[in-house]
Amino acid sequence: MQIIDGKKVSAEVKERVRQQTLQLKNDYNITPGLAVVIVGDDPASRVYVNNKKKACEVVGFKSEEYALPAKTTQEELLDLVKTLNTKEDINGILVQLPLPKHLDDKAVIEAIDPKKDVDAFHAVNVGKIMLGEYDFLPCTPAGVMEMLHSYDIPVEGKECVVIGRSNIVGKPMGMLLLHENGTVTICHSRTKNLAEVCRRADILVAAVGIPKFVKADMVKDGAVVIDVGMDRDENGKLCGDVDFENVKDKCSFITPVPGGVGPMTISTLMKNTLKACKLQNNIE
Ligand SMILES: Nc1nc2c(c(=O)[nH]1)N[C@@H](CN(C=O)c1ccc(C(=O)N[C@@H](CCC(=O)O)C(=O)O)cc1)CN2
Repeated sequence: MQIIDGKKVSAEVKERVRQQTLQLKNDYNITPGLAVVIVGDDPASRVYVNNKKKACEVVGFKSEEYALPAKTTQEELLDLVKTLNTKEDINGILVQLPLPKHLDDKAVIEAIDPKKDVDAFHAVNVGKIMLGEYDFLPCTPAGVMEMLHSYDIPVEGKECVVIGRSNIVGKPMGMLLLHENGTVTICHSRTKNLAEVCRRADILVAAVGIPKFVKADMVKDGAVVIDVGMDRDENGKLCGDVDFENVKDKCSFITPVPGGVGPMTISTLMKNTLKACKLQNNIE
């Protein structure tokens, strides 16, 4: 069994982005800019936003944080997004999810200029992904693919099972595996015989949001297990959707939590922001 080191792969991605950013500055005197919007005081979101700002520093981007109070209205948030759409020094806009319950996240995402939608959540970008003609890929699924590539794990012809059908992870994850010629099954709360379906997987991606949901008897010997979960166990300790200690010895590869998929989400965001900057400036 090999543990996939998301921190290491993420650092490699960020280093490549840093080099290209330097080049962009030298050749065109342009610095990519990312605006991160956070509404309310969810502690996990605060950690992720801080990590995103730190990553911007590492790769040499300009970053702007817009921290709004939990009572922010839909109109105020939409106004901010519209302003950011017009800011020339901002190439990427990211609204940290989840938003407080009174806000309509769909309307907010649709208000972002698709060219600045570095999360690739806008309907235009989702459609492009479906067609395989995209500018940006959603950060978590793209980060998973990057890890598979980095460890030379082939997808073509493999049975790929994704647990979870969210718009952010499950659905696009299935699509990216399909683009690489995997045979994809997406499971959800109504799936019958879930354990049996999971046991067919050569590549099993858990994105269900339930701590330690994937048990050893749901995993085929030699499977690649990717854990997208960001949960808390009974002691409040960060853990994933996979019962890591009991599953790991059955796998050929497994991602840990923390230190697996999470850091990849951030490095893909850096890649997307650089790409947005280049596209907006007509740079190859
Ligand atoms: N607008 C978005 N909102 C959210 C996204 C997203 O891609 N765009 N994804 C998740 C959260 N997320 C990114 O924002 C994210 C989750 C986890 C990590 C991460 O680095 N995790 C670390 C552990 C961090 C900790 O100590 O708590 C790890 O796994 O090692 C980064 C980003 C929901 N919202």
